[in-house]
Amino acid sequence: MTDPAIRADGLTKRYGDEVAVDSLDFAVPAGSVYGFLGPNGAGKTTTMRLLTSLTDPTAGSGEVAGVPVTDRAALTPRIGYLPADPPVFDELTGWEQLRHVARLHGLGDDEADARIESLLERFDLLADADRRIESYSTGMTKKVGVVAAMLHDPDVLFLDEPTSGLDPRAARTVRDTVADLAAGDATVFLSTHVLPVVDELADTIGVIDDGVLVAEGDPEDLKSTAREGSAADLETVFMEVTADADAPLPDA
Ligand SMILES: Nc1ncnc2c1ncn2[C@@H]1O[C@H](COP(=O)(O)OP(=O)(O)OP(=O)(O)O)[C@@H](O)[C@H]1O
Repeated sequence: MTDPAIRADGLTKRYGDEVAVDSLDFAVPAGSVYGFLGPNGAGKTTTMRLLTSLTDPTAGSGEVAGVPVTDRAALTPRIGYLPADPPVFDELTGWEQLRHVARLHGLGDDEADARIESLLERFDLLADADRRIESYSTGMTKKVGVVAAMLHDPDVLFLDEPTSGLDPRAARTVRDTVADLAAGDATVFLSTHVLPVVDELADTIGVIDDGVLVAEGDPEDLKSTAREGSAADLETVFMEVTADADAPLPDA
């Protein structure tokens, strides 16, 4: 059996007395899509920051593409990360921003230009590539972030809300791109509140609540564990597994 592309072993992050991520254990096979769900403040972003070496674990360990998550220098070339608000330089054009990202990854200019052109075309941004990002809409800036995350053809891609702010056509392109990547060898860790996106794309879904992984399984299996059985949708599963133990379930 091949090693998982992402592995968390007791991965924990505390901020003072607050436990943001509490002893997470999971493994994501290479070439699959892992949908990561959870209520606001559940620990999704912190988990992605741990797995992308942007913050160190307080306890436990993680490995991505066979590299310990504490080895930032070795990990960076192997991963791409789209944060919820992609970091961009407003004064650069879209093309310049992506050239800058490509150079950080050590791509040669010719190779970078070919990749940038093809990805911008896919995301329908080529005609605006020479405009400054300060003049872009939210969705256009998001597209730059999406392209930047996949520019160096990473083994593992972490996407935080990749379709938010995108029009339906662009959102479709992102979903198709994620499916294409996973149909190759890439692994995608996808965090979103848009449940139909996860339902469509994820091979496995993990639900985090209050820092704890409260449910995990393939979408159909998770639905069949809901109280109403296999007729349940993902929203019902989400409501059930993240319900406060003391609070009544909605419509219960
Ligand atoms: N730098 C920080 N310092 C202190 N507490 C933090 C820090 N970052 C996150 N937290 C806390 O950790 C918990 C998890 O936050 P996180 O941002 O990971 O949640 P999330 O699931 O991504 O939420 P959302 O869906 O709202 O984006 C929250 O209680 C948050 O307040």
